[in-house]
Amino acid sequence: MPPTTSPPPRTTAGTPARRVSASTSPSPGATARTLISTFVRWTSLRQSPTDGIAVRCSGLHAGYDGTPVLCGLDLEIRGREIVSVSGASGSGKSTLLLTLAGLLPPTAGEVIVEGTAVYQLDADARTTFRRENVGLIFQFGQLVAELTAGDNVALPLLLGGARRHRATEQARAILGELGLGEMVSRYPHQLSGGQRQRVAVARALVNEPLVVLADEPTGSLDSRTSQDVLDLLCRSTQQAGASLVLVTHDEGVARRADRQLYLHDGTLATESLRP
Ligand SMILES: Nc1ncnc2c1ncn2[C@@H]1O[C@H](COP(=O)(O)OP(=O)(O)OP(=O)(O)O)[C@@H](O)[C@H]1O
Repeated sequence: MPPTTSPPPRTTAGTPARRVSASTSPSPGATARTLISTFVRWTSLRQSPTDGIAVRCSGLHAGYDGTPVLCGLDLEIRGREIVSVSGASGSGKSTLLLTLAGLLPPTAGEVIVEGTAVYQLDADARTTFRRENVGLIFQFGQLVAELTAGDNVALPLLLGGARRHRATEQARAILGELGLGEMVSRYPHQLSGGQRQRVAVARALVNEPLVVLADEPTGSLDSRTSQDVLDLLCRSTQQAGASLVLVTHDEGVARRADRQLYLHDGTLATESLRP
């Protein structure tokens, strides 16, 4: 029987693992350094589910208004694995990410994230599940223009019910960890494209997701900045113990993945494995 509410992550024994709740009260006088080390310690303790598969779909069909895009797609992503998805424009790469994110219900098949059948959850539970377990990054960052970098990163925590000062501290901590400590009070228009994408990485990771889904995360950047952002994304995602799905047109970006997949005719084929 699939769960009907958002479950905590599972340990290898199948028992609920401890989740660091965003709304936990901070210890008095906790510094950013303490928060970072707590984050690193906790993520190093996180364990993958029983079979080591973070995301699984089989026979997935999805599309728009009766027009099919994904046609019986099968996919398994292991815990901490980096997978790239390439394919011609219009082949359905973004559609796949939306479906994996719980934002586009499939017409057939199911998406299982860390043992949870995402589309068996009702809409509210699915939103909560996504907020707690999935990090999303888009090509142009999609930061909220009216909020500072710090507040953009704090936003997922606040939406999850965290207290304001706790969310602010956590946002500052992760921005500091990603080398963006001085950007905390800047608005998106005061940041470079690369800095905006780094803030988007911080925002995707602040809730300690199990899976990060990135749609052309470096597509709007020059090659040097793209490399830097990609390094940060891959390194920080792996340090956080999350899997990463990278949609990209760029061969160089795809080569950073452990496994390169190619979307064609609504299904996926393995292009190559990293040697
Ligand atoms: N909201 C929508 N409503 C109807 N059709 C859509 C919608 N979004 C995408 N499509 C169509 O679905 C197909 C797959 O689109 P999708 O954006 O997933 O492709 P993609 O591989 O990500 O393309 P690109 O590389 O150009 O970003 C396309 O034919 C597109 O026109």
